[in-house]
Amino acid sequence: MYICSMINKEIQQLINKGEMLPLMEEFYTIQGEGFYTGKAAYFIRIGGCDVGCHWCDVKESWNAKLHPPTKTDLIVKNAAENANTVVVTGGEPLMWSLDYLTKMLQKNNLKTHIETSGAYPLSGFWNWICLSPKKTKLPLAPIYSEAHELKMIIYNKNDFKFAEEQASKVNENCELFLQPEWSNREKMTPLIVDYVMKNPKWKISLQTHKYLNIP
Ligand SMILES: C[S@@+](CC[C@H](N)C(=O)[O-])C[C@H]1O[C@@H](n2cnc3c(N)ncnc32)[C@H](O)[C@@H]1O
Ligand SMILES: Nc1nc2[nH]cc(C(=O)O)c2c(=O)[nH]1
Ligand code: SF4
Ligand SMILES: [Mg+2]
Repeated sequence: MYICSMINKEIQQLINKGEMLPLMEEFYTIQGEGFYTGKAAYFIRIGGCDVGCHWCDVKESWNAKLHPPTKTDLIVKNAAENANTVVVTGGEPLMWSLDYLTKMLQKNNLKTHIETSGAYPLSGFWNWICLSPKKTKLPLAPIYSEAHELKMIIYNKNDFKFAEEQASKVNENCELFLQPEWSNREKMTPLIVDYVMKNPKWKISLQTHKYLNIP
């Protein structure tokens, strides 16, 4: 029991430093969404999220305790052997300190991209930040000026208004995307098409990996 709690404490300290992370899965695939759609990328999915989107397509990620603490050096090694671009996602990856992970990825000449709700403090060194705000836990203020891409999920008609509110907060160079919520895509996709033609500052983003049947 005593040894166990000593090991747990050490693991917790490594997690606090970002030298270990609760890894859910890692896979090499093609970015299916947003600005970099079509680009090969190595995905690192870190467990843990309490934002609570009822339509979340990775609910298995939510409980961080189900995902084993993994040495960040090992994650970096696997990524560097495979790809030139890494997408860090989750879960909500900003629940964890990502400075060490991204420093090591960039040291290995990998481009670092993140998918985040922005609900936790921004850490890490990023070549691309995709911010996807959620009503249940809004982004913290500092990330709006840092985001390269705003990707709003459209589940119902009210979400267009929320999308515009969030777009008013990002920087003027930020790329703007509307993405249909997957289970409601047949209903919402035509409305998004119409909206984008009327409001051409927006682009449509589809979850193309789901159409391609790839991870
Ligand atoms: C699973 S989340 C993980 C990263 C982070 N928690 C976030 O929400 O940005 C990755 C991306 O998938 C989007 N997403 C999640 N569930 C979706 C669904 N059912 N339909 C469309 N997009 C979805 C999120 O908005 C986010 O842009
Ligand atoms: N191919 C592919 N592209 C993605 N873009 C964002 C994803 C995510 O879950 O964060 C994702 C994903 O899970 N698969
Ligand atoms: S913030 Fe991201 S991971 Fe968390 S519930 Fe929402 S979509 Fe899922
Ligand atoms: Mg996904």
